[in-house]
Amino acid sequence: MTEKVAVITGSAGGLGKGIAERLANDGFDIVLHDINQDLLNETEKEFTDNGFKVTSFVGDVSKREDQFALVKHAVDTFGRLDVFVNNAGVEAVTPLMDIDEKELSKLFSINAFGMLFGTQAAAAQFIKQGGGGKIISASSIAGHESYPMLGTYSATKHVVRSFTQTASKELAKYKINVNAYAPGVAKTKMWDRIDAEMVKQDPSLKPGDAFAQYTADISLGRYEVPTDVANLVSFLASPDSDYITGQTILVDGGMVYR
Ligand SMILES: NC(=O)C1=CN([C@@H]2O[C@H](COP(=O)(O)OP(=O)(O)OC[C@H]3O[C@@H](n4cnc5c(N)ncnc54)[C@H](O)[C@@H]3O)[C@@H](O)[C@H]2O)C=CC1
Ligand SMILES: CC(=O)C(C)=O
Repeated sequence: MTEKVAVITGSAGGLGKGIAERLANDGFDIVLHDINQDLLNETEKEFTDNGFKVTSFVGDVSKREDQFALVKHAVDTFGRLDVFVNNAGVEAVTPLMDIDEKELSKLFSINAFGMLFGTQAAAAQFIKQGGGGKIISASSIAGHESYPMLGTYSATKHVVRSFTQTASKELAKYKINVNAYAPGVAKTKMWDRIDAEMVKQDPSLKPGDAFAQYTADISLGRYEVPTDVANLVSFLASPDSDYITGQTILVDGGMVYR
């Protein structure tokens, strides 16, 4: 294939890193991105050692100018952009009655505004190039169904699903596909933090209990790993998904049925 270029936000670790590895193995030149510079440097070195064509960029998805600078870095380095993955996200575990302005502002800035700004930056480049492109964003099972203690987080992941639909309708005329992935419960640093916070909030729980409760009823009988998510993103980044747009696809082993 002619060389294609993929940007993955929040890809120094967790699901984003798994997605970046898969797209690198699919043949994409990779632009790693994260707010955590040290982890990003380690991951870039790992990719280079593995023989992948890679560059990295430090930025904050909640800052619109950072997202446009990220796309500029991709184009300055590799000459074009084909796929933009809005993966970066953060969580909060808070009873509904305690949710405050600080939490709302932080989570909406990163998970919702960040996804919109990334979509705008990628779409502007795709329109300039004139050949279409793929925008793929991280929603969640919590973007289809809201959970106790995860109220703000769930709301932001519903926003991702909403902007995915709007963007897909507005950008279809430029041959830009806009879709989202909705993972279930994956054992990343995010779930380590969620479990620790749920234990703090409920003295009857011990470490690992919240994760065990959330994963107990998964139909396929195991928790999610980054490759489960990366397999779906690889498909959404490929020509095989050219006739799919505006969808937020569950990849949860059988947790939420829509
Ligand atoms: N882990 C899970 O079970 C699930 C995760 N998701 C979503 O998948 C995405 C990835 O999640 P995980 O890998 O589990 O999270 P994680 O916390 O393990 O990794 C997220 C990465 O994003 C980076 N990041 C955080 N804020 C940033 C910002 N403002 N700008 C740039 N980078 C930033 C972090 O430094 C980190 O490297 C998130 O959007 C999350 O909401 C959705 C459903 C389930
Ligand atoms: C982290 C996340 O999206 C859930 C609901 O597991």
